[in-house]
Amino acid sequence: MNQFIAIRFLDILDILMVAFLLYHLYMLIRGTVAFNIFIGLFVIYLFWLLVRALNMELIDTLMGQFIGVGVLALIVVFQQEIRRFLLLIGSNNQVNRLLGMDKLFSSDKYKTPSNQQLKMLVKACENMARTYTGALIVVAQKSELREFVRTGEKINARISDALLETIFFKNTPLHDGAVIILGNRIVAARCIMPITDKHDLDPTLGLRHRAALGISEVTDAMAIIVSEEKGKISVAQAGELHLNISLAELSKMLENVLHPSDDSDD
Ligand SMILES: Nc1ncnc2c1ncn2[C@@H]1O[C@H](COP(=O)(O)OP(=O)(O)OP(=O)(O)O)[C@@H](O)[C@H]1O
Repeated sequence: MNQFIAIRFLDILDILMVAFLLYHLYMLIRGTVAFNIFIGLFVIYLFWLLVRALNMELIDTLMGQFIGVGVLALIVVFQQEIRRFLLLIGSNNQVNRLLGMDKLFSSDKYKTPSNQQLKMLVKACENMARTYTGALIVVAQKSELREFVRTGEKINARISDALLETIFFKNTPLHDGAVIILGNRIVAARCIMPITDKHDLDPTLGLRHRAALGISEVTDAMAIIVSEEKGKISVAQAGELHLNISLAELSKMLENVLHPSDDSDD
């Protein structure tokens, strides 16, 4: 009896780790089709346990074949979610600092934007919101978003409010799609972002918001949306949408991801 109830410290750690994993898995897939797929698979698994318990051999053998390749099937079906989960761990600042990876892999190619450039970025958003000019600005962090830069037009210019407003000015060839900012440079415009598959979003939110949320789910980038319809600013980060934020909030969020320097060089 004593043997049965003996709980070691490692068992508690084990349970806590499983709870942590399940919680993050739930946070990643809630509101997406993956959640429904997960429920579907869970029901099939329960059904399989039932037919095994009842010794229904034929159906047990058939389902056993299916369950046998279950792990491979799970990797294929949840490819996006597994990618997002690994990204969550890999781009975690604390984990990177702990392993010293931030120093090993940090690229010196792109300089930190200056305080003044950050202000220009906020000012461009303010002006575009005021004039109901739609915009999608994706601010890269660790992931340099190369595969997405490739989908657009390379620019590689210093961040400036005038340039951002010109790019998103209605009917210009570059206004469609997203601008990507890397360090202190506007690296590309007219880039195509992945669309989120979340289906519990406000139905009034269109493709611009869905593309912003999509890129924030598959990378560590922060996406700023200026709504053409409402003239409001929103931000997508780590798979969460922060709607209708103030300029002060935008500034603070940008400061957190860009860590601007005081010098005003390019
Ligand atoms: N996959 C994509 N990647 C980048 N930009 C996109 C993508 N799909 C659509 N867009 C941009 O979103 C615009 C369409 O926005 P839509 O009106 O559907 O969005 P919305 O979220 O309702 O925003 P708004 O409030 O500005 O209307 C397109 O003109 C294009 O510039």
